[in-house]
Amino acid sequence: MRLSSGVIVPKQEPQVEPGPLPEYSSTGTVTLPLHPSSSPSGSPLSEYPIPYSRPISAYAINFRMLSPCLPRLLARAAPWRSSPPLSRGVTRLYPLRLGRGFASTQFLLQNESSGPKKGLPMFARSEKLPAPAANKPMHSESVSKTPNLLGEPTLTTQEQRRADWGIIKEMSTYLWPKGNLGVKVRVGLSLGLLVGAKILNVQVPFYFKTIIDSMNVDFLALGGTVWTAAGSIIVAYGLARIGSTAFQEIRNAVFANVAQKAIRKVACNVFDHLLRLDLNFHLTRQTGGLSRAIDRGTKGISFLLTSMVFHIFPIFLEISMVCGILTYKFGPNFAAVTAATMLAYTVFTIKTTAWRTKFRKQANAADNKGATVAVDSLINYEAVKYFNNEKYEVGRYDKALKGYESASIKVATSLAFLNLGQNVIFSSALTAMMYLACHGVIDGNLTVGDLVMANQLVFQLSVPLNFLGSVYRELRQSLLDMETLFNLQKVNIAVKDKPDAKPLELKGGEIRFENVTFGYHPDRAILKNVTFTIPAGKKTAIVGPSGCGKSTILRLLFRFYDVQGGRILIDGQDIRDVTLESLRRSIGVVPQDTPLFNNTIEHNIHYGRIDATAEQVLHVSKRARIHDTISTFPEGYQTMVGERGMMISGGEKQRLAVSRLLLKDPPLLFFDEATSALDTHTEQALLGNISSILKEKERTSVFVAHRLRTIFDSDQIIVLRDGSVAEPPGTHEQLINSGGVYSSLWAGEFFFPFQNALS
Ligand SMILES: Nc1ncnc2c1ncn2[C@@H]1O[C@H](COP(=O)(O)OP(=O)(O)OP(=O)(O)O)[C@@H](O)[C@H]1O
Ligand SMILES: N[C@@H](CCC(=O)N[C@@H](CS)C(=O)NCC(=O)O)C(=O)O
Repeated sequence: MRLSSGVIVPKQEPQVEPGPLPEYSSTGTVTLPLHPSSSPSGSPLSEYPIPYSRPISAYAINFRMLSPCLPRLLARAAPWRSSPPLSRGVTRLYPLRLGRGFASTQFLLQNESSGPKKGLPMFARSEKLPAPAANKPMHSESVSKTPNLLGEPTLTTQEQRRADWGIIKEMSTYLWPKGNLGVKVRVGLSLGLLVGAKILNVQVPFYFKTIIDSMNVDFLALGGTVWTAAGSIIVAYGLARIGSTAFQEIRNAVFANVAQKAIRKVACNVFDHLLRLDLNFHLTRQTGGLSRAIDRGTKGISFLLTSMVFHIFPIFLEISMVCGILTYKFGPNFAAVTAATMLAYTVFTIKTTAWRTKFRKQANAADNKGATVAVDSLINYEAVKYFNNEKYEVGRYDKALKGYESASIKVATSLAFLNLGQNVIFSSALTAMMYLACHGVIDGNLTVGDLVMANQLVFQLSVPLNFLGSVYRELRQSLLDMETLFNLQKVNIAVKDKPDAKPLELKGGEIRFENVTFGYHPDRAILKNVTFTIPAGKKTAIVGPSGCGKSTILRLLFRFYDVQGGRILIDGQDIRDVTLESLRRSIGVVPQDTPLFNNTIEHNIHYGRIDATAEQVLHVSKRARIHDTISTFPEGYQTMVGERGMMISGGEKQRLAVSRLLLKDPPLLFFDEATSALDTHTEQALLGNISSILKEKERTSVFVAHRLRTIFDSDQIIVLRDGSVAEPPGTHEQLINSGGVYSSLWAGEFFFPFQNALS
């Protein structure tokens, strides 16, 4: 078993090509083999190509779904094939989890060379399926209700209706945005095209009637050709059909711009807001869940906008037109039958769909569970083997599958009931209509053409109505997803600029903690009335046992959190009075756990200052003593570091973090155990370099360290213990001579190195 670049490859399966997934394709086509009868819109395709144009992260692909039915069709088809390969050799995909509508779909990846039964499919480890609970609304106020099994809050019907209307109202601002004439013109044009398409559509039965009536003469006796009898009407019939479809398609094209703009705007607003939220918010959320909430919410917007404009509104328009025409042409009886039928059909569909939605939710939850179990087991393949727990894992997977099986059976049987009920209602209406029309023909009030026309007019309604239940269900789900998304935007930002905040004015860089009290939880203080000064331009070390609050000092200084008592001053300015931007620009951090992007080494160093030149990047990596190591990598600076830097060693990660900091070149520097993963030789060399840089520029620097050997040359050492400063700060010599806590820590480092390390 070998782990490489986020892909688990089983050792005993040589036919599975080992090696990394170096890059994921960002555009291409996935071809889905379909049975002709199951293709969307019934087109006789045996292969259904789906273009994708978003980056493929591991095994999630976002497709533009063409029909709300597509997910169901996709679930049936396996394997899918992708072109170009998603990564080296990976062209077959096995659907694992299917999203809805405009879907994000997750796969098992399979090498072209290895069949599904031959070996364990290659797995990308980066994108663990988020737990279902990840879809909870994030707003604390809105989560006041007990979440249900699926992690969704249970609101009362009234509250839900109010929330739904709120969202529809909010969305209408995207359809008719103030001061944006372009969008308004597009929406107006789409509506015009929609009405045009429907008018043409209802013309078709009229032409049909005229053609039938004109055929209903004795041609043998009267003579004449097709052209003289009905030529122009036949042409008009064809043109009306083509025109209706053309209008519909142009409308789709015109409206796509409006929907996509709205999606982009909302997604960007939410993303921007998420980046502003506090560390605390992010530490308590599953990142996968957040990105899924954005993903589903934005798909919800697309579905809501398009289904309103393309489905709901057109159906009502068409029903009203048909009722109007029937009343006008054949009298109120026909219209009454149609109106009553539509009402019964709609009520039956909505009620039945609402009832059966719970089965689909159960099936989805079981499906998610199954996928999570499968992915988790396969990602942790080594752990399964270490403890011989294959049977246990299969048992867990089977349990989830059993849940899915029983829920899916309920979905299928309730669908049969829904379809049957809809058909009974619709066919009864058509039969009644036929009876009335035949009566009319026998009475001589109607022609045979009229009979056909009435039938055709009503029959045409059956096409959009056949999906009413699905559209209703998707619409409700979209509203819930959007609620989650919009609630994210409402989460309050705890740490923000004061209205009159000024930029930080640095005059040397003295940092002072004055009677600072802070705790992450109200009942556990981490810092208790702490006071100390970090002098400008000097090297200060903070030492103390693990968990005493050393890193917390940095988080407070960086204003990830605000203090609960006392104040923090930089050059005499309370950090709460200065702008966050200027404060954070002035502080550079090498954190304990270096956050790296899943990108190249170069990108990660460059991140320190986006506008730095390639030479500057090279220069800082030399100073951070990482250049020589990078040069030994086959792909040099273009080496991918993997998710959170998993593909490079801890020491390399730390040196990357140092070079990134050197590129940022801030006046205040904070090193939190920055060299803990290095061997003594590299550590000494790197610390030497850092010291010379600090001396060159007279930077204020703070080193948090466990290994006292790395900081004994500091200008000042602060010893923390139990949330307080344990003894007056001083230099190494002063503290050793005073014989306090530091001197015993120092003694421990040499006489009981392990005990000290474990403290
Ligand atoms: N976000 C958080 N929420 C709740 N408690 C936290 C949070 N972050 C840290 N803590 C707790 O606060 C205490 C101080 O944490 P801190 O990271 O400042 O310790 P430290 O002195 O830097 O430890 P170490 O030397 O092990 O890195 C620890 O007990 C830790 O568990
Ligand atoms: N006539 C029904 C069903 C229409 C239908 O077949 N819908 C497709 C999706 S577009 C489907 O897969 N339905 C599965 C289901 O509802 O369980 C309705 O109005 O909802």
